[in-house]
Amino acid sequence: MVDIQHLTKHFGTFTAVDDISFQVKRGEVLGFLGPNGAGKSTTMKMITGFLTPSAGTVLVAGDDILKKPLAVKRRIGYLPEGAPAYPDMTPLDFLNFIADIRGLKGEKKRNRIDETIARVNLDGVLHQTIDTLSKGFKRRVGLAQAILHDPEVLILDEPTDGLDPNQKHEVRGLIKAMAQEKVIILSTHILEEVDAVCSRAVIIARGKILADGVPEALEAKSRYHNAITLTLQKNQLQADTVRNLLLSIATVKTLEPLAETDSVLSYQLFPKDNQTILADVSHKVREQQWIVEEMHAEKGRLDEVFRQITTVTNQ
Ligand SMILES: Nc1ncnc2c1ncn2[C@@H]1O[C@H](COP(=O)(O)OP(=O)(O)OP(=O)(O)O)[C@@H](O)[C@H]1O
Repeated sequence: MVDIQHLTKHFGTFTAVDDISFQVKRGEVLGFLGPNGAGKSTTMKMITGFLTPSAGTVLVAGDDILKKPLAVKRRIGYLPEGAPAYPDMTPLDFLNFIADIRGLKGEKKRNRIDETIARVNLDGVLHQTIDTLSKGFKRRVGLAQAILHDPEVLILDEPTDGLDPNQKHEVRGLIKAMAQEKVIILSTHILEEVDAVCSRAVIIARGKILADGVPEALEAKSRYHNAITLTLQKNQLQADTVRNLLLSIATVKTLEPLAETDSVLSYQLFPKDNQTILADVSHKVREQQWIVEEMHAEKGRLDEVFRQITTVTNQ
């Protein structure tokens, strides 16, 4: 549905987006991750036709944004960074205005406005000017204008930025509810958002794609993938002995103490070659008759992978 090839943007001598290519299918929620200034917004602006690329192509359902801008823009809903809207309009005025621009008329216009208001829960604030709304409601107004014409492709630039945890949860719920029938590309700094809503994550830094995969595959690159946190009751145990016994497990590569106090001994155990070590560690625990307070395996830490990937390029 969305096919990006060799997309590049120069601002003078500075290259903000550097030859990136990727495709997105219907039903996918693609999370665009990257540090500040990575080129996320610039890429989104080129996909939506707000900025002209220096090179490369954007095809949406086979149409080129440069050759058929109106056809492409009809298929796209766009929430720009900060969700700008006209502050002196009410949400209802604003949605009527957007509906007119989108060419909706008569009953269809009324139905789409009603459905959108219900979907993003704007009922309570329809007649209040937008500048008097809370951030959460302003964001909902932004989302409402993006989905008003029921587009097949949604481009959302930091849709949950600046929202409180409840509002974030709500907006993520909305995105998930729309995900099946659309292509959604969203940008975020928030790594938990990727786990919460995205079926795929693209990590971008300095205008280049550094990783592209399902969140689980990215987490698997973490050194915490399949690592185990083990916390034992101290009782009569000696820390040195416990450490040596844990390191004697054939599949355990290294160990990092998390806490060695009068009441607990707690360790992070890292596997050899990313293998699963839970069974071997459990076996050792039973054999030694240790009393376990906590034992769990990790999927991997996206934040660590993100830091690792994005800092390598900064060097
Ligand atoms: N119109 C412009 N003129 C000059 N430089 C620009 C322009 N727009 C963006 N840039 C630069 O391009 C780079 C990428 O910016 P962009 O806004 O795409 O990053 P981003 O990944 O969206 O960052 P953030 O997460 O902070 O929003 C930045 O260094 C920015 O300063």
